[in-house]
Amino acid sequence: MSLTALLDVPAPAKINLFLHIIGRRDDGYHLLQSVFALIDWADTLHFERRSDGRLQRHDLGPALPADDLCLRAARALQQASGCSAGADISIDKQVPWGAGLGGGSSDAASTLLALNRLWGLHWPRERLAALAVTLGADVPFFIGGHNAFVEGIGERLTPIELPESTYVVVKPAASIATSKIFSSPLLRRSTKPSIVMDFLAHNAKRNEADAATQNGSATCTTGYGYNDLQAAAEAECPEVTQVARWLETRYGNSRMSGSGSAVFARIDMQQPPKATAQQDDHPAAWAARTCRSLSRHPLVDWVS
Ligand SMILES: C[C@](O)(CO)[C@H](O)COP(=O)(O)OP(=O)(O)OC[C@H]1O[C@@H](n2ccc(N)nc2=O)[C@H](O)[C@@H]1O
Ligand SMILES: Nc1ncnc2c1ncn2[C@@H]1O[C@H](COP(=O)(O)OP(=O)(O)OP(=O)(O)O)[C@@H](O)[C@H]1O
Repeated sequence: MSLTALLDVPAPAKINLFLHIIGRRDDGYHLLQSVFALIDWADTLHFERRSDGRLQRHDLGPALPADDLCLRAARALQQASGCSAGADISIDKQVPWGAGLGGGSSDAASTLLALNRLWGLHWPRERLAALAVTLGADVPFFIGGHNAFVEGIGERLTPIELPESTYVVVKPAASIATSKIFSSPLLRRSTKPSIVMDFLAHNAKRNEADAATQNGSATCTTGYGYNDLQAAAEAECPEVTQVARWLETRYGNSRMSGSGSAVFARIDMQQPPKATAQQDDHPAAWAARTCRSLSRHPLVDWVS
């Protein structure tokens, strides 16, 4: 049987619509409750099969760390499967890192999904997800393929449907290391656990409100819950506060994603922003982008 020798795959980013810390494991990892939503800001990864077993990365954009998450994912899959093939991996990096947008985690997940196909391994989703969590807490979500209510350290996923939304996502110049925020004394670590039904009921109310107003101009300003990492991130990185204020002035709402430094606002396409400032009225070093929500990961059907 001949195998595909070349593959191009997307690796979309996520935002955390809310992020609660409800406890801590003995190994120091925090127990979360969050809703992860896929957005259409994505890297593109190209894979070419090699028969000599070597794994070689080529950066098409900014240089990645020597031992980046793609190579770590590829190596982990090669070792766990005993596969003798290798790959040339080229990365067109578009999603900023150190942003809380899960870009590196998504690259790792797309690498596992692509090499599973390129190497003809036929691993099922559950087996890939078990390997994924060894690479990072966010990686299993991208293997899962659906927007999700997320628990545990990030590996317990309940797929949910989210309304179609548009977000402005802004990453300031500064990046944030996730581990620094999780070790901050300012971290809120004891939010009361909620259940997925609370979030779904909130969303249902929002949809009713949207449908009830003419031209759908009701706006969900604050959304559900909080990001328990935001106060610690703002103390660490004042630019997070600046971005949040900039978004609130224009769109009436803002929330940090993950451990920052990116902040997003949900925008109502029917209603013009509150301020008339041009969208590019921000420091040139900020990366700002209007993003659409994705209902599914583009590679969701690649595994069963
Ligand atoms: C904050 C989130 O972005 C939410 O989406 C993620 O939970 C972070 O996931 P990630 O970047 O894949 O994180 P990892 O690479 O696994 O962990 C980085 C560091 O963050 C801390 N960490 C991460 C996830 C978690 N649930 N508890 C933690 O305490 C740990 O100190 C860990 O050493
Ligand atoms: N392929 C990659 N793309 C981006 N960052 C990578 C990659 N491989 C390793 N990294 C390292 O991992 C760190 C975290 O990257 P990533 O983009 O996942 O973080 P993030 O945007 O903070 O998202 P999150 O914390 O939600 O996972 C970066 O600071 C970078 O040094």
